[in-house]
Amino acid sequence: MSVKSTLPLHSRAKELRLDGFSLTVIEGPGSGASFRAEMREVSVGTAQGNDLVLADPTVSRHHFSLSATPEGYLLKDLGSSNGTWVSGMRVLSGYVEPGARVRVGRTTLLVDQVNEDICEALSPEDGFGPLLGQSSAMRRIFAALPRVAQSDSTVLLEGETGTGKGVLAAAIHEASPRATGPFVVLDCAAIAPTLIESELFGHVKGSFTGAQADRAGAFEQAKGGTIFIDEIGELPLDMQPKLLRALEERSVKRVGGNQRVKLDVRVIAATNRDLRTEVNRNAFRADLFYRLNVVRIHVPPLRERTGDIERLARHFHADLVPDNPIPDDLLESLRRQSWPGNVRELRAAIERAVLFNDPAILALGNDVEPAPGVKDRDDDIDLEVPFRVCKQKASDQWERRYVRALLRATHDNISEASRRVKMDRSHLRTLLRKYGFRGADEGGA
Ligand SMILES: Nc1ncnc2c1ncn2[C@@H]1O[C@H](COP(=O)(O)OP(=O)(O)OP(=O)(O)O)[C@@H](O)[C@H]1O
Repeated sequence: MSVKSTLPLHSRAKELRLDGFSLTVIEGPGSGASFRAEMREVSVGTAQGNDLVLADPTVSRHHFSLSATPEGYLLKDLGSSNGTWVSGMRVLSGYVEPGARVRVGRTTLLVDQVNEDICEALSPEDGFGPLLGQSSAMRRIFAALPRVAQSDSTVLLEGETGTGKGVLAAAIHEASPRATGPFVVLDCAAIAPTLIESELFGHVKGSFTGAQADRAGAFEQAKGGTIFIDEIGELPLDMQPKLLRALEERSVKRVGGNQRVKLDVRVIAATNRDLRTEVNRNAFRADLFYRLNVVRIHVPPLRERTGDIERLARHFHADLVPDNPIPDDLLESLRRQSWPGNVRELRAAIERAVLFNDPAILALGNDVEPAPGVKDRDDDIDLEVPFRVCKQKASDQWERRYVRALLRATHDNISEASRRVKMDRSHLRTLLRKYGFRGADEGGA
């Protein structure tokens, strides 16, 4: 797949063009039906909300999705019951070529490239409110946000933990006509299932033990503003029809109350799961999913937009050390990590690097001093263990982190590593063995 050249705007592209594709049913019920993708992602299944709806009862409600990406056509099984098959292999997630035949249930579909490109606008900005990013993945989201913010549509944010869904929700609210109204956050994962109803909709005095006074729930508190329902995938099944009703009627009833109160509230929900998969396994109601899935924004993990690391790192570092730019070595070391905890983890790592001079993060040779007023950590000192043992343990831990940072900084090139820190090569080898590291490349010594 090619990403076609785009018009430069201040030296950056203003749109992303991806190879268009079509899906044609070549075997099974509905044979001959064809669907041409107009957006990046197409979902296929038997449920009505899919882009391509199949009539085959052996196909799952949300069976698979196919997306045009700069790397190729990405096929993802959405937790179907009998799998998505290409060339006799079951595929959970993988790239397929034009001409690929995808088998789902008793249906076979042909993936074909079409002449019309899929065109996506990219924002010329590398941020939206507090949300930063210069990757095309983020600028594509930024391009859509002004319109999303101006509308009152329900938004569903999807993405791994720490990708910035909370910041994004707040940014949408801030840019919306509701900005002067409240922004109320309710995290379904942080509330005991028995209390969720009262937290969402409020309660009247005496409706349950502990309900000592009438209390407004998050919906009522968000009146005139936005409610952000985080981790919506954790919402217990028995609560889902109640939330659906609140969304449809824009009204709530307090626990123990008998009146429904009409409310003007905008809803933004977030999840780190694919709710389509949850619908397939009956853990999430399909009707609620469709009601939430009006505007869907997928925030990609940081490892899929490594181009954002530098922008974010400079920002977080400048927050902590406004007078010094981030050291190049630190940046280099940050760029090479995979960040399973995404932006949250990146920020925490920079804080640790700056505050504690952590050599696992700080690449060698930078001279960031601990911030003034910051106390050294002593929570790893065990006074029950003899001094000598404790010191040896700490020294080993530090040595291991040092070697790890050195290997990262030199891309496992042992010759370069030993030159760089003026360590004898045989000693470095001893340390590699001691800590179980493998120097992949000797480099030109
Ligand atoms: N694009 C971004 N620009 C600036 N800061 C960001 C960005 N993305 C995330 N952050 C920062 O990373 C941290 C985590 O972000 P946030 O809480 O919004 O993630 P999340 O996706 O909602 O995580 P979770 O699913 O665990 O709730 C926040 O401190 C936020 O400031």
